[in-house]
Amino acid sequence: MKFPGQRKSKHYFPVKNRDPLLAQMTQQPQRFPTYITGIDQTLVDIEAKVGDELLERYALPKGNSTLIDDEKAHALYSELKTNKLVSDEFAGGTIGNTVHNYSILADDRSVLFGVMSNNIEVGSYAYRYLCNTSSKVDLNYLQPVDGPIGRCFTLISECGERTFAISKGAMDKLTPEYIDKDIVQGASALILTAYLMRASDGDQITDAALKAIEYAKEAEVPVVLTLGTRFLIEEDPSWWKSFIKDNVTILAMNEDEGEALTGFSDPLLASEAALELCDLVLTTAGPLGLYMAGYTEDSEKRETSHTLLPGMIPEFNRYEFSRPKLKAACDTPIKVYAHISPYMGGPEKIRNTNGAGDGALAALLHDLASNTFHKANVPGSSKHKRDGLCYSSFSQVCKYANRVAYEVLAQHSPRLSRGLPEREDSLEEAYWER
Ligand SMILES: Nc1ncnc2c1ncn2[C@@H]1O[C@H](COP(=O)(O)OP(=O)(O)OP(=O)(O)O)[C@@H](O)[C@H]1O
Ligand SMILES: Nc1nc2c(ncn2[C@@H]2O[C@H](CO)[C@@H](O)[C@H]2O)c(=O)[nH]1
Repeated sequence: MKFPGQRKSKHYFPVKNRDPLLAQMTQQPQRFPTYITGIDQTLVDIEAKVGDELLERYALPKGNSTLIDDEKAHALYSELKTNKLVSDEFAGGTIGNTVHNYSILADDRSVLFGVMSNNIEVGSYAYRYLCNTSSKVDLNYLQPVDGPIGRCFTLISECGERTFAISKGAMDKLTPEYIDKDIVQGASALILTAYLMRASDGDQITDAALKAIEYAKEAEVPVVLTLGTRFLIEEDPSWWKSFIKDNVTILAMNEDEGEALTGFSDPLLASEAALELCDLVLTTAGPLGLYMAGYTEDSEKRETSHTLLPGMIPEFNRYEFSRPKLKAACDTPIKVYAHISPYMGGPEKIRNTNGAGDGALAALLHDLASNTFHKANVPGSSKHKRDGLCYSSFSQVCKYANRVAYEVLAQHSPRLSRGLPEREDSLEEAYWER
């Protein structure tokens, strides 16, 4: 496990400052392995820049992720290829992206549940998926299926908006028997997407996800849900609210999905409302940056040294130096909020916004898994006297998530090809010498 490390301003990450008592021990305890698990629809993204006219012709609502039948997929693919509109083909899937990015950042293991074609030809989509996935993502638990994996036409409009058209292939064929109970229960977190809840035609991926949730809850493994697209949530916000309340520990969403869920267009108010349903919320808001909302114990709250920010909740970031906790782990829970503007104002040239939110979530998961790792390997640390959900403060996790999102924006693929630089070029030497 590589630790998230030092970021742009001072923080209390005691990477080098081991607990003074434990430091006396020359013999380190045996390393305890840490990993996260995720379930996804195995998908390859086929990216193309298109005009709105094409979206209308194929009846694809702008910004949505729509399932399309084989006939439409064939016509769309032929049209994109004939007109040489396909710019890139990458492994995708919102959870596949997230666990891949986690493994790149942590330089550590994650386990992906999903399907994979039984027969794979060199150059096929299944082949590409495997080639574009980090070797630290454990693919040994994938369910073999007859037929191709899914294709996600990622259609980018002039204005930068992305519209997904999904040709599902066998991506929803995952069955509950392929969810390994021990693996789920031994993980630091289980990561799911709202898309898993829309299986149809007898496909069982929804049941597989529910089974995994049952296992995770039994072992108190945090369940993390990312909302996918506002269209899915808008269909039945009350159903999603009770689903989240019953099952989810950490919720990740963008501001549109937040509005669909809570009715609040303001991302801070949406985060606050979502916090009534779960323990921790990460809300990305495009060029506005990102917000976190969560709980901490009143007696452990830590006041920020940053400027207090105005917003729908005045001075909402006052306790952003606190560490997130499960609400149930607090005697007197208080709500804590944090915000950060895009790292360095955003990259000079945004190559692709696809996956920036997935990247931000991967950073949060890295911090969370670092906490499990630290707790297991340095159990006597004062840090773990009271159970925290993350290793770092709200403020620090925001910085990290924001930095990772920036990296995704500055490259073409939604998946990181390498970790973050150990030292940021933008920071003066003196910062690193402290
Ligand atoms: N135009 C932009 N300028 C600067 N930063 C941006 C911009 N768009 C996104 N970001 C950064 O990327 C983060 C995530 O972006 P966004 O809110 O678009 O995610 P998303 O819609 O969930 O993405 P996806 O679903 O593709 O993963 C933001 O919180 C911000 O830090
Ligand atoms: N699992 C899953 N991912 C999707 C779906 N639609 C779009 N995405 C992914 O969302 C990612 C961006 O967050 C892209 O890389 C897409 O592959 C879907 O229906 N299911």
